Amino acid sequence: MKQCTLAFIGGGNMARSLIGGLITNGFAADNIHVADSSNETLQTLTNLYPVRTFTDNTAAIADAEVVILAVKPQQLQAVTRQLSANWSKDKLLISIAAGIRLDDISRWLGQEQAAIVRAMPNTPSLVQAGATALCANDHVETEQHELAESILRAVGLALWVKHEQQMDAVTALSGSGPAYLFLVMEAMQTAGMELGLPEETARLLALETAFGASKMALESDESACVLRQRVTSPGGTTERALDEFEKGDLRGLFSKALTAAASRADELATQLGQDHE
Ligand SMILES: NC(=O)C1=CN([C@@H]2O[C@H](COP(=O)(O)OP(=O)(O)OC[C@H]3O[C@@H](n4cnc5c(N)ncnc54)[C@H](OP(=O)(O)O)[C@@H]3O)[C@@H](O)[C@H]2O)C=CC1
Ligand SMILES: O=C(O)[C@@H]1CCC=N1
Repeated sequence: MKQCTLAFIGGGNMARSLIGGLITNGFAADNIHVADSSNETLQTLTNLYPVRTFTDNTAAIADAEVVILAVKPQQLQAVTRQLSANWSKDKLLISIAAGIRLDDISRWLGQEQAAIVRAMPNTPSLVQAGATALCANDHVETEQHELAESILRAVGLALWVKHEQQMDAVTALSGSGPAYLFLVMEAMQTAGMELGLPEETARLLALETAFGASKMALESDESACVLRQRVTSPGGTTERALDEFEKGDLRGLFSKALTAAASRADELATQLGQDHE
């Protein structure tokens, strides 16, 4: 993949997933700078990958072409303001923070012309099975578009959304999505154990079923609905289970859950988009 110097500000959960996926895909660890306020976090990272670590955010971005802000939304304003003094307009900034808007980041950076991309990845990036949506401001050049996309494509699916507003829906669907599916796996494992299966048997069957269904849906020309119907023999076992899901309004629950997540992203943007110096 195309190499560049890439600086992560924040070396927590999501940065770790992206870094692991990038290195496995041939990105040179030496070209990855990671800054974090916690020495322990940096140590954990260097135990896993030979990246270059920094406790000074400014030093980490000095010769970086791309800077990925991977701190919590609550820390984004302070971190961006801190970087503003040493920002040069040839750099590309990628924020992966939930909610926080392009215009707010640009204002905190103090540079109206700064090239900024918002990306919403997810943790399966660690195993090259991530799903990321991106959107850019008007100052991102074609080459920078390609660079941002190539970084995220190295760890899975990467696609662009037209309107920044859609990033809240993306966050609710695929950003947070792995957690919903892990919950489903946990619930299936527990239910299997309640029916008498040993823990490890229930765990393996639940996980492999989730993996197999996902792989099959991705590789098939048929919709998930048709694939579901093929498992569901009339008068059989699946039908009984699906009836219970419909009675419990599983679809309605997903709709409510994703709406709540998207609203939280919007709430974060409103609350944290206020300036504090
Ligand atoms: N986790 C996920 O699945 C996803 C997360 N995101 C987004 O990614 C971002 C990071 O999330 P996540 O990785 O889960 O969070 P983490 O808390 O795991 O990582 C953030 C890291 O940044 C460090 N940090 C805090 N302040 C600073 C600072 N001033 N300078 C440098 N480093 C600092 C934190 O250290 P300390 O802990 O000591 O404060 C922590 O190690 C968030 O904005 C989130 O919205 C996006 C998609 C998916
Ligand atoms: O829970 C969160 O806020 C972050 C954003 C998407 C996934 N994790």
